[in-house]
Amino acid sequence: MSIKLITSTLLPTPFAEFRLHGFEAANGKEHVALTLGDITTDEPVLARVHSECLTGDALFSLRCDCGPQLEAAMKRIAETGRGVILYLRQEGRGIGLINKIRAYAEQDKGLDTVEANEILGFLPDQREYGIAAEMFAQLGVQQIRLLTNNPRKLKALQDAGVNVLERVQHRVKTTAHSHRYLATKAAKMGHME
Ligand SMILES: Nc1nc2c(ncn2[C@@H]2O[C@H](COP(=O)(O)OP(=O)(O)OP(=O)(O)O)[C@@H](O)[C@H]2O)c(=O)[nH]1
Ligand SMILES: [Zn+2]
Repeated sequence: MSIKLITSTLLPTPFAEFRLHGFEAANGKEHVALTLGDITTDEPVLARVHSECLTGDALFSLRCDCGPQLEAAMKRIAETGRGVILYLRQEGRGIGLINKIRAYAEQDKGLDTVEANEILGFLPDQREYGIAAEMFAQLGVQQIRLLTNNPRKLKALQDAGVNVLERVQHRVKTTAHSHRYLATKAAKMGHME
């Protein structure tokens, strides 16, 4: 087992009172899950697998759509009364925070998000989803309806053994700043409408 559920607590938020579950991976990385309602029945669970984005999730960056996507997922799950968000600490599509800042600096000079990763010696997307499958299993989730526009994430989760019954579109508003980023993801990374 490469990840272990360590402890859980309540997490009141403006949207709902979630449960917060802390996981520790074999490599020492800490990840969390937010859950609402009974997610262990065989009824498909509305789920989001969110990748850490400190700038978007916590610092209100308009360069990407991560913060609004996280908030929208929490709201949708609150409205549904049942669901799960895995918050994976795979900052910068897996290259880490400092390297993401380097990649942003390259984008300031005119490169797009894919070219910036490549010039720094990384793949466009270095994330892995094996731990997500283990986290779902340990939370007792049997099958999910996945909130995403990313086909690679959908396939990677299915390949890792997650039973994804349906893909649910998860678009938020584009800003003047995030427009090019989202256009590049659609053109070069296959992101769906
Ligand atoms: N390397 C790099 N990472 C970025 C950049 N902008 C955002 N990220 C990271 O990208 C991740 C979010 O990935 P996205 O491709 O926006 O969305 P996704 O999670 O793959 O797809 P959705 O499920 O549709 O939201 C987070 O880890 C962000 O930190 C960038 O320009 N360069
Ligand atoms: Zn982001």
